[in-house]
Amino acid sequence: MQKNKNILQLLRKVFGLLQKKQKWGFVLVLLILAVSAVLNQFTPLAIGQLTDHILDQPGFSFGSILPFLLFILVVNVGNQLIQIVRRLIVEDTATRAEKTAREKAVHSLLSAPLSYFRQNMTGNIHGRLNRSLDGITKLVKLVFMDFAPSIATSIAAIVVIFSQLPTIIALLIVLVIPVGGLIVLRQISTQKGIRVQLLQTKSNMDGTMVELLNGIETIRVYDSVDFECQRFSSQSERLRAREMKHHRAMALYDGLKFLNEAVFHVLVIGASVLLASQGVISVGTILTAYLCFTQLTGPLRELHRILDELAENTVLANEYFRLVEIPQDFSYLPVSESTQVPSCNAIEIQGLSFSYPENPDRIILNDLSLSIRPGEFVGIAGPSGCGKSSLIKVLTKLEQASGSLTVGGKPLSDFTRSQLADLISIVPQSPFLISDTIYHNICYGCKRQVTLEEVIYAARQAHIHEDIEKLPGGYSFKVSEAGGNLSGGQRQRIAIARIFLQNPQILILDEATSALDNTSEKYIQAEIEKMQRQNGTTILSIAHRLTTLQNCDRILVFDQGQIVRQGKYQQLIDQPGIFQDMYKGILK
Ligand SMILES: Nc1ncnc2c1ncn2[C@@H]1O[C@H](COP(=O)(O)OP(=O)(O)OP(=O)(O)O)[C@@H](O)[C@H]1O
Repeated sequence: MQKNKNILQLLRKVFGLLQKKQKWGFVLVLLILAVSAVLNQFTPLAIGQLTDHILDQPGFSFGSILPFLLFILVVNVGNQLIQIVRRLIVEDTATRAEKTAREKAVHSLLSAPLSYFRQNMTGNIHGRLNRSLDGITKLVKLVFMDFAPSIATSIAAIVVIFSQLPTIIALLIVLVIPVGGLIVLRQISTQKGIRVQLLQTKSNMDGTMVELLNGIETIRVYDSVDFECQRFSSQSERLRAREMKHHRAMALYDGLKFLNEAVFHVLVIGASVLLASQGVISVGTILTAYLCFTQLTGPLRELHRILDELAENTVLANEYFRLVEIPQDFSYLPVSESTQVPSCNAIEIQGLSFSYPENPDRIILNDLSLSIRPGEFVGIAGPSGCGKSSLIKVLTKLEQASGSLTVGGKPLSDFTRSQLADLISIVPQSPFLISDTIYHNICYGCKRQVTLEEVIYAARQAHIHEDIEKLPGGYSFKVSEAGGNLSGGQRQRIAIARIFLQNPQILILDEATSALDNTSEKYIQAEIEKMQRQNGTTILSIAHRLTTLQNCDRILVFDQGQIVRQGKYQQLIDQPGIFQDMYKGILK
């Protein structure tokens, strides 16, 4: 009962992916089906009539059967034309449903909490998404294109069977349905678990595959191709063994279904011949009974296949809705306060504590308090793993911390994602480049229209213009995935060029110049300081290369999630402590 309810709920959700026009299309398809199902039944009736009333007539001429043959031809051609129209409607519905489903899934994934991506491998998510989308499309097609016609044709066949044949033969014919149904139900229930396992194993392999492709250079340098192939091969073997187990079971059930049909086939022929020999039915009725049986077993076989595929695609569709129903990240939840963005860019932090949701016992930021003036240039230093990047994640609302954090007097929790994007720009440790032109990479995230001149100006400020000019196509040069055809320093400078275009009120630099040579770093540093002076930009800069922080108004020294010291660059170097140790290279 619960199972049926779940399937109905699932089908309702799939139906929800269709637009109004497609729902009407569904009604049209049902009408077409009803017509088609009736037309399908004319052939056995016509053949029975032909045998009993035409062939028996004295002085039979071939001309007298021509109208019958023409009728059968018209009925069959008409039926095929109807099928083509139905197919086009169904394909249109399925492709539209897939488009809607894909868009919803992409939106859901891009708004999911970051912890979801730490718990699920990229390839795994991608593999599951693609397979489950296939499942949704197939489910739509099965329900629209296959399921209803088979049901309609089976019902029409049953009506004809009971109206045209003696009850005993009719009952014998339709008994093939419940027996076959029981076999299919057993097949579905025993195979569900293994289907879920197969899906998981395939997704895990997708995850491993993408992980390997991302590490291709390391794999080559470490010469670990054989090792990785072996690792992959054992996963593949487990998958193969599971698939074979599934196929063996499926073959067994197919055999049982075939046996069921074969037994009833023989029973129907035997019983009708017996009745004809006793004069209860005519010879033509034997033929009609035989054709009615095949008329029923055709769609019935289809129904068995459909029910099985329905079960398989239900597993995929459930997976799809799990992806679509991932709760939104906290930062997309509606904000409670006014939508006004403050004009001031001061940052106030009081009693801020933070742990990653996967590991709540490990405190990363510990009761942090801090005031940053508007337009202040603050450096952040500290040993690796002390929580510098985590603080930036909290500030950019990527992670949620307890305590108070306000920007321009307004709590961070009251900022929408869009407002924050207008306010804060970040150059992260590993810049995100899209596989598009240099021009589009520099414009990335900019909501206003940007001219090529502006992009060139920003690129000059980021000391990358000359490099771009040397690339084939210049600003039209196509960046490959993750910026694979650019150097680390070029990738960083493209990300830096973005901030000059965006001119943010708050700028966060997380190891933004770590891959740059000294000349480029100094040049960019000067441009950033110019921007700060002109626009009053508040800047937070994390750097391991301490000289990067030389011109900061203040440097905060972090250790184990707390600020242990703060001051100017020279002051901190002169004082014994973490900063001095880092300066001397004692501490990393
Ligand atoms: N998702 C996570 N779950 C649990 N702990 C995490 C997670 N991500 C990072 N950490 C831990 O949080 C701590 C702080 O990490 P963070 O990246 O903020 O350090 P950092 O000071 O920026 O280091 P680095 O200078 O090396 O970049 C580290 O010890 C790290 O192991």
